[in-house]
Amino acid sequence: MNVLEIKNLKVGYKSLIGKFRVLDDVNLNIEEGEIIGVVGESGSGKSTLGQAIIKLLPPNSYYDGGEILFNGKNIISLKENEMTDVRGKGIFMIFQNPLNSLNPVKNIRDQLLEAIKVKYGKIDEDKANEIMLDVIKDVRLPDPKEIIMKYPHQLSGGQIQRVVISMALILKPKILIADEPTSALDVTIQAQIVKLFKELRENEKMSIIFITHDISLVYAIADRLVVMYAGRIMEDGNIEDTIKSPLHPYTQGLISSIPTISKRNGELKAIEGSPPSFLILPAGCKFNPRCPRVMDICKKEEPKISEVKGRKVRCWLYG
Ligand SMILES: Nc1ncnc2c1ncn2[C@@H]1O[C@H](COP(=O)(O)OP(=O)(O)OP(=O)(O)O)[C@@H](O)[C@H]1O
Repeated sequence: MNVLEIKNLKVGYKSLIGKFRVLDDVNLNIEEGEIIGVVGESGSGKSTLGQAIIKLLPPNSYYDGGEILFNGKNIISLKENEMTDVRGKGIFMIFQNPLNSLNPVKNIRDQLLEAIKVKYGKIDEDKANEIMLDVIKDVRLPDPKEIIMKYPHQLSGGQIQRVVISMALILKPKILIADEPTSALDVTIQAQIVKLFKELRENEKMSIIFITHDISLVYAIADRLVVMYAGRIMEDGNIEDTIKSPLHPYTQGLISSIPTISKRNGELKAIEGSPPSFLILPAGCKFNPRCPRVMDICKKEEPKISEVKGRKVRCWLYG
């Protein structure tokens, strides 16, 4: 069963030099209990996609078309007061900059209490304290009783990240959007967070959209890999097949540029060039100027998504 259906989503930004569209023709369905890894180089539109889903885009952004269906309702046309019912228990986002998720003038205890009230309504204090200390321990924050009395500015980046993750553990949303949720964490704690996310999927049937640069991390957690480039989905398929035999030349490039122990003396190939500016996107396939397998048609016409062996790919090699 799909918990989220994104149809032909388009999102842009207004800047001093004009408007530019970032997300284009984004189609994505997410099933209950499914973990999706969204990868792509910096600037490919991953955070914009996450923020569009929870309707917390920056003020200079605009929806330019499409639908985001959650519980049968189009998020794009919901009013702000209707969105407050969706955010939290329905959809929760761990932002790339987790300070954005916390209130600077309230201590951690008060903020976790708010999340507990959103989830459980009225609740007695002992029970609330118990839930709070449990989640703080789950994310391996040291000295839970002391840490909850602190204010966000008194915590390190990694500690703030874990406080926000503990909010997600309290709220147990239907959909968790996690934008680089473990980037400031040590690998051992990263592994613990990945374990917690997997448990939430098992126990709560939570769906997770895991946004990251780190394909190895996605491989450890996701069922499906979604590859973005220049605001488009280039490939979308089950993680095992996509990592082992990527279809799109861009995905192939991303995967062969991952350093691994086995590649110590082997080839580590960077993708030549850099992603295009959204102000001057190339004609045709947006990856064509960097593509090792570019053909004439790639420079003229943008490919649509094709289905190949149950996977999706936007490339003329399969068109
Ligand atoms: N508030 C904004 N105003 C104007 N342009 C923006 C804004 N936020 C993002 N952009 C632009 O939108 C494009 C996509 O950015 P986005 O942050 O979604 O990419 P990303 O894939 O998440 O990148 P990263 O991996 O670096 O976080 C980039 O070109 C970025 O500069």
